[in-house]
Amino acid sequence: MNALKTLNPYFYKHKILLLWGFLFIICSNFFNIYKVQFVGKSVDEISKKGQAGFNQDVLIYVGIIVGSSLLTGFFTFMMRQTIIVASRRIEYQLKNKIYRHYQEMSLTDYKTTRIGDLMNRLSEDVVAVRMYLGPGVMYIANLIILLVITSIYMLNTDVEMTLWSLLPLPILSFLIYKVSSIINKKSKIKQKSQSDISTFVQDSFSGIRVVKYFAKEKYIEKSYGEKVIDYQDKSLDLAKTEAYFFTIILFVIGLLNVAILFIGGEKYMAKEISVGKIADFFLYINILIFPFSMVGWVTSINQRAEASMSRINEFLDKKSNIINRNNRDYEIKGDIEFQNVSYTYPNTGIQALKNVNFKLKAGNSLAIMGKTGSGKSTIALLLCRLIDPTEGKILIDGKDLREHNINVYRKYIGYIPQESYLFSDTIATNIGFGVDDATPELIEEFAKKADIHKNILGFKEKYETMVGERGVMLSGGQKQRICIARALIKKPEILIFDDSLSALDTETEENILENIEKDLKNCTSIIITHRESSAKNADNILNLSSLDNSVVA
Ligand SMILES: Nc1ncnc2c1ncn2[C@@H]1O[C@H](COP(=O)(O)OP(=O)(O)OP(=O)(O)O)[C@@H](O)[C@H]1O
Repeated sequence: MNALKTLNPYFYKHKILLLWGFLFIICSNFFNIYKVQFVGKSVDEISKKGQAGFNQDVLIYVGIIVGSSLLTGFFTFMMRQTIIVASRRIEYQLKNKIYRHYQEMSLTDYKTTRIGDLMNRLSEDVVAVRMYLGPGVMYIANLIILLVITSIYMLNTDVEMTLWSLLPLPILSFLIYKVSSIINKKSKIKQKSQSDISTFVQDSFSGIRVVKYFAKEKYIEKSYGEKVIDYQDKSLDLAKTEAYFFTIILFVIGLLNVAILFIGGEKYMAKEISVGKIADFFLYINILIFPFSMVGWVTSINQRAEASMSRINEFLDKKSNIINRNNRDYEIKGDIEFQNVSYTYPNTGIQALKNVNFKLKAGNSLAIMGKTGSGKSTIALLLCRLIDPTEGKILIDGKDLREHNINVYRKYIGYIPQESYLFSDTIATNIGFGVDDATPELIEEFAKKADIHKNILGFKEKYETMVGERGVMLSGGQKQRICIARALIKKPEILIFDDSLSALDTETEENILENIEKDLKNCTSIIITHRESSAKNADNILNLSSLDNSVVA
């Protein structure tokens, strides 16, 4: 239970709600048990007096039974409203904490963690923990309180019958625990089979052009069919085990009822107990059966929650290697200097850069050229401080980039990545993404600069056109130009084009460069490119293919 201890501060934070919850559990159980004795009294009254037994006393008993039942229902509702609500609030806070941690992770952490794993922390693992926080805590507290109250009433009625009735219940809990553990294992296997199907479907639809082009529809259909059969087998296997759950409960109920009938019958014949008291025992046992079954189920839930929480903790304990040590606010001019910068990717051990040196004054431009894999994009990542150099220093305005306030610094950076990524949202939102108060006029101004305005007017919804999965399919060049507008609208002091004109024809490229000439003059620009035409206007050229990447521009 060590990992689950990390949830204690959350419990403490919601202590008032939880305390109310426990109070409601006591009340609901009290009224649930309190009414039972009046059933027995009514039965005794009627069995003794026959028709005449339906007297005023019995009517009062019935009133008490109905009233107690209503109060039990009310307090059970309140119990859920407090404990389950607290568990939902904790789930919400935990999800936010994990998501915030995602945002703080460095790029290399993202590369070493699979997206599927990140998603699982937020969905499956948090749900498993919530099951412990909500139903787990509620059912255990409920059982303990119920057991105490019921035992007092049962012992008051008949000690021997109490012992015989309570004895098999822990065995029931153990059996249910065993079955629940098997159910958990099997549902995990079923879930995995289900996610295999989803991944396969997603993959085959994303690559539908390739599938059709190679005429591989039949092959894909066959593979899909095999996966569905596997899923069906796993689901049936799970369903068979689940069937044991209620079978065991019903079997134990049956056994206990026979035992009460047998022992109670003997005691009745020996005139030691009344029919009403036997009826009470039937009711007590039926009230206790469900919570005892839940103990087994809750134990297996708690084991799952423990495993999930330790996975979440392991992930939350991972500290990003991009640390911000500066919280001051200031302006960035845009002087850049690389001093003997080398970078090795930690996950592959590939040395992407070795001793890179260059100096660029604010307002100047530098074109970076070099063959594929020579480390051009790595320079862009270093400049955005998405990664830190393994050796050497990057100076911005004469100060080590690691000493700058990362949040301030990134406000002054405009980055157009090599792979144009747009969010599944409108074109306007995508262009205005980097600024807080992007007006339609501003968005249009920069769309014009990026030479995409005319294309946007051609779409039915214009700037409100959705892009991405649920929207229009944009060409590579259109996406690149939206990304250019998105970077320019920030009016950055340092602007980095990572091969971001590659999907454009030379005429469009020239148009854009002409449109943004003034913007480029106002900032330090770095143009990563394979084309001589894009590099020719830059003040300096750095060629990474030449001797050990060591060039001073
Ligand atoms: N995330 C990563 N993890 C591990 N190795 C990487 C990663 N990204 C790049 N590399 C490696 O680092 C080297 C430099 O890559 P980089 O993307 O900087 O080259 P590039 O010059 O921009 O290439 P291109 O012109 O093809 O875009 C390559 O050998 C590449 O395999």
